[in-house]
Amino acid sequence: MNTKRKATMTNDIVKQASIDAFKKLNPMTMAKNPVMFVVEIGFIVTLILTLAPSLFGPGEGAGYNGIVSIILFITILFANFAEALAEGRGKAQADSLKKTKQDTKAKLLQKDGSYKSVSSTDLRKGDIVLVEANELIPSDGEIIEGVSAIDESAITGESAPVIKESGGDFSSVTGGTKVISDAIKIKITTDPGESFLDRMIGLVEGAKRQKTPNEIALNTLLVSLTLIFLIVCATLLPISSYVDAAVPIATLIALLVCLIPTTIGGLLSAIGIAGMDRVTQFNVIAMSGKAVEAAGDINTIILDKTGTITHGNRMAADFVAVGGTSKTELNRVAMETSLFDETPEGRSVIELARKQGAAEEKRDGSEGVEFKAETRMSGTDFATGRKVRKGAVDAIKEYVKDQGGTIPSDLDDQTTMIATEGGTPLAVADGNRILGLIYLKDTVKPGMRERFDELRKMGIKTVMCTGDNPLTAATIAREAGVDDFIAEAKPEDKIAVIKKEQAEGKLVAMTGDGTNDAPALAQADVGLAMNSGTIAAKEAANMVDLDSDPTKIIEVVAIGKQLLMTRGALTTFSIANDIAKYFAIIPAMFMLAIPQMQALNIMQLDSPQSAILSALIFNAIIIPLLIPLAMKGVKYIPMSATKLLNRNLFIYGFGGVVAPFVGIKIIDMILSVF
Ligand SMILES: Nc1ncnc2c1ncn2[C@@H]1O[C@H](COP(=O)(O)OP(=O)(O)OP(=O)(O)O)[C@@H](O)[C@H]1O
Ligand SMILES: [K+]
Ligand SMILES: [Mg+2]
Repeated sequence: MNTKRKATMTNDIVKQASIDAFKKLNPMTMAKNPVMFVVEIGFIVTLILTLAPSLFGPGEGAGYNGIVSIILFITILFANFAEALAEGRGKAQADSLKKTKQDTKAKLLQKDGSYKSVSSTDLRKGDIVLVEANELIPSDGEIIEGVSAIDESAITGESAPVIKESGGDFSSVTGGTKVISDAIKIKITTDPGESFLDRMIGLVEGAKRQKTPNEIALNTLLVSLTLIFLIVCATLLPISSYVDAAVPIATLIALLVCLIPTTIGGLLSAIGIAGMDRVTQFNVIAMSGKAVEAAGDINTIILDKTGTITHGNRMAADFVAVGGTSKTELNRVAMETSLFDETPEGRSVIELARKQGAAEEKRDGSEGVEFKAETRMSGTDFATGRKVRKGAVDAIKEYVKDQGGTIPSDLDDQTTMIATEGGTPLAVADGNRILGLIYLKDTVKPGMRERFDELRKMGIKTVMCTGDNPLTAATIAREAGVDDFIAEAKPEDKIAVIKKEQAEGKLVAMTGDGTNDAPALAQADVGLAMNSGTIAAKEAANMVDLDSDPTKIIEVVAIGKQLLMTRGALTTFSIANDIAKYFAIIPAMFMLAIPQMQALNIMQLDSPQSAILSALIFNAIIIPLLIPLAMKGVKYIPMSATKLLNRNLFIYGFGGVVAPFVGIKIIDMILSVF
């Protein structure tokens, strides 16, 4: 478990929240929360009745009205405090992030090839800067030249440096992190104020917090309930006058506030904010509350293989010649295919070929053919018209056949050998001849199997989706323990898989790191990008894991479920509570005028007035009592959804009915002493 970004409830946060609770009394702010807004209006009316008790005809005295007014005021403060407290934790995290954000000097590349020192705030998209050892990276960007160890602890809290290099899926760098070895050239990818750090600060500060569809739906329900009870209470006035048991206005307001769902109304936004906050504490940045909620309902998770399930530093480990080709020729051509290949795979091929005696030479007029996820090939076109390629075996076979070439008989056997060991075979072709294979090695990250078992227990299906061949995919899938896999997938295939699941009514999460994963990350309901991945992936996703641990999706799912459960549990509790309060107050209201109502005073409360005040006090203090639960969330135990629902309905529904009877009775006993 990750505790690096754990925010604690410091005195400062509590103090600030207490101040903010008063600031939020502003009716303009309160109006956004209709339930509590009704309480505020009730407070104002009872306050007026305290100053002018007989404004609306005879009623209770100023003293009683004053007490009701004070309790209502405290109720609002409690609700505001809950929200402010949840926001305060985010602000504290944002402050620590802001410390990371500092203006630095940057070496900006000029047209004439020289460098000019500028402030990091002057950098724009497309600028190219040079960053050397011990310098801070001035803004987000993509490495276009060089390899370097980078200290990202300012963002991730992880002290071990990470290797970043041009080409491939490990080329993105974040402003505010530090280069600790070598020099790199970076192409800036964001304009000022839009960097990853800026976005993170905005998110944790709650600046961009929008109500989720679920929250809006629940809010509508709460407003409807409030309206119904408003009508009920308003009609009580003429009815009570008719039976000669006129109910004082302050009592009617107290009844109304007890009946409307103030508990959930007061805690609703705190629950949402706290849910996003818990995700942040796991070093995952969620772009919206909606994404966190969606995570709670996920049925299927799609993961890419390289860099997600495996470490992703695919390195050339061996050359295997086929069809009688000499090892020397294969070495030479393998080298030639990678002369312009800036990916880690390409560079590792050059290194291995050089180690085995091949000479590296770039001939005049030759041109590189960049690796693309669509073609799954890379290579070199020489001025003489000769073309050399390396790539996924099926892609190269296709390429050679198109040119009328034949496939060496031992190619498939050798391919199978590499693939069954979990390696990635790349075929090497010179024109229409296949010369042999490059054995790319990669290893599964530790602990994968246990993590996937956990997902299975939650009822979630895992599917590995890779551009690699089916045999390699099968080996890695078996080793990692995923439920299913799809091999030789192009970017559009990854989207198709997600769309298919979504068409079956399932919610799909996708984790990935590559540019080729970006479209799928955007299509998924929850897209979790690795922080180590490319900018495109991070921009398409709605969550970024700063620790680049794909199995973190498990925590995110658990937090999402917890958020949905907490909201459901507290809504159930709140409404059950209100019903119970109804039975405590109604007899008290009519007791004086209609003695027969005494029979309904099942709770044997002291006096009608103390019954009403006890209910109102209970209604207020239940809010702060439930703040810890709202913030921490209801405990999530992996079990079936129906079982979980029944369990929660029992605890919070039954508990919600019983609690007020006990609470009100205790408060009534305390009040009767005075
Ligand atoms: N530099 C390269 N030159 C030629 N072919 C490559 C290169 N890198 C990868 N390939 C081939 O292309 C295939 C697809 O690679 P890519 O990196 O797109 O896979 P991917 O879909 O991202 O895999 P994963 O989903 O496992 O991360 C690889 O399996 C490999 O066969
Ligand atoms: K209430
Ligand atoms: Mg990939």
